[in-house]
Amino acid sequence: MAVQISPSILAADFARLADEAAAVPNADWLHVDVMDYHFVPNLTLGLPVVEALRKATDKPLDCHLMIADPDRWAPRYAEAGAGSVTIHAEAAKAPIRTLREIRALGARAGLALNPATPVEPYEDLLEEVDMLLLMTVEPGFGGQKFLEMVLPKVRRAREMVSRHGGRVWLQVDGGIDEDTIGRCAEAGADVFVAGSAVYGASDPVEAIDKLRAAADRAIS
Ligand SMILES: O=C(CO)[C@@H](O)[C@H](O)COP(=O)(O)O
Ligand SMILES: [Fe+2]
Repeated sequence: MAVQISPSILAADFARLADEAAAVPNADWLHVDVMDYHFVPNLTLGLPVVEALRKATDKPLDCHLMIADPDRWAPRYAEAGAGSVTIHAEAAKAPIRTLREIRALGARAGLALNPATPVEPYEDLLEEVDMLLLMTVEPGFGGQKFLEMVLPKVRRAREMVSRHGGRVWLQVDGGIDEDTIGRCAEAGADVFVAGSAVYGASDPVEAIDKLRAAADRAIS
């Protein structure tokens, strides 16, 4: 599958979100990090902001829910118009039901794993998901250093996904820049979240082009 870039608005100016969304016309998605002070020690934004963003941009929203009760809230993000809703395996108590609800509401269903969570126990859930998100930092904050230790897991996840027909997208999130994106692409990731590397750059459009080119180079 072609490389996809999903800039994280966590690194954008929250007072100017509509402008920040418009600043990345060459992005495939807009990554929206929802944090609730419980699952992670940070608080960002929730449903009202996602609803407002939905009206402010045509870019599909890739909502990454770092919240304690995704079973309750994930379907609401799909109803709010998110194109993709990702729940954390560590937080969901009924992941199969929740993933099915997300899909039934017309969104892509994602399952996220923290760096220390093994991927193998989730092989049986692959039928229920459209995207696996492997965190390459501990969730909660932007601007952290990429965890190299996750790369072997990305490789194992790619093998798993291939065994199941290759339909499931493999996303990496955290510390993705022009250097680390190539290693992730080579290991098998195909959807790349980048916050600081895009919104911290003086030219976000150029930054996305460079990230995409680096990923393409690594797999060509
Ligand atoms: O989910 C998260 C953090 O928990 C990410 O989406 C970050 O927003 C990525 O930021 P960078 O590491 O690219 O700065
Ligand atoms: Fe994220």
